[in-house]
Amino acid sequence: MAHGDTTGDFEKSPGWLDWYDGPSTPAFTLPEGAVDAHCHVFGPGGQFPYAPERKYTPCDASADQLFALRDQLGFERNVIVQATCHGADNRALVDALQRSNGRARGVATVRRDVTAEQLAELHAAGVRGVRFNFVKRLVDRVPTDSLEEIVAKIAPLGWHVVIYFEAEDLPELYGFFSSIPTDVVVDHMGRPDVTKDPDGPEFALFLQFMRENPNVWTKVSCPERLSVTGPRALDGEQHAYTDVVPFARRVVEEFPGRVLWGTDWPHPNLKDHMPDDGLLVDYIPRIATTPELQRQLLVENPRRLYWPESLNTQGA
Ligand SMILES: O=C(O)c1cc(C(=O)O)oc(=O)c1
Repeated sequence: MAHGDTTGDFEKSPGWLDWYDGPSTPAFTLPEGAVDAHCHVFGPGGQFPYAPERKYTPCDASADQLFALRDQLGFERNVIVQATCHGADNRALVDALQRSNGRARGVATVRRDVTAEQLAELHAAGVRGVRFNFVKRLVDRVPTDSLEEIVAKIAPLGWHVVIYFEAEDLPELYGFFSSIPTDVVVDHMGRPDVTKDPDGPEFALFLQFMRENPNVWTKVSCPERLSVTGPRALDGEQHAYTDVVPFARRVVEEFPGRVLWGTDWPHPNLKDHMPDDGLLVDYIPRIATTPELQRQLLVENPRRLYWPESLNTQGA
């Protein structure tokens, strides 16, 4: 559905697909306290301008719209991840965190010259991690050189590192990623090529990476991005993205205490369709097949990373 061609003074990238208005109410009832652990806010561009170095200009997707989606789908909380279209300008993210009444925490993008004072401000707003993007179409240069410097600054705050990369780049980056001393969260299972065998060497390397590095977690998210044969989460489809299921299910079953799930709303850069987020939620029980796995994936694991203080008090 179109949300207008302009966002503030910005014109959307050609062919941009807007997020899906009016998602269905999921058939799957989320466990109480469920966290959507990967979603974004875009602008609004008129208030929070997109970064000059961005690789795409999205449609606006405001904090209020995100919170409405949260309530409609049945999540209690969000983890909002800084999108590359905002570069290292975290103002839209911080604004959303501050208006969430404690129901959102964040992952920011910072530059190597970030000061302790700036980090303290981000922490007070609810930021608990920094994101590094190694997907070449999204950044001018991969952040290998700045990562170590930034990690030294954020580690004392107890923050973790989120990395986004593609499966074909893991062999080259394996040693570097293994050297990160903090917790590490890999976006979207390191983007496996799901036309390949889930038992084949490419995905085996990712599983080995998680096995050898007990500080590494992953988001078993974005089937809509990884899927090649679908079917798409549209028009009531209850078995969407069947080709991604064996990959995600494998990870959930081997590493039940180190997996997270998120909608990825508003789904930047999708090219051929925009999913109904209610049907995306209905995908969850196909990859986390028992109530216990679902509770770990959706409640316990995100709380351990983003609201650890809530685990110290009984029943919080
Ligand atoms: O694959 C993508 O295009 C994409 C982009 C971004 C971003 O621009 O931050 O975030 C994501 O999680 C996925």
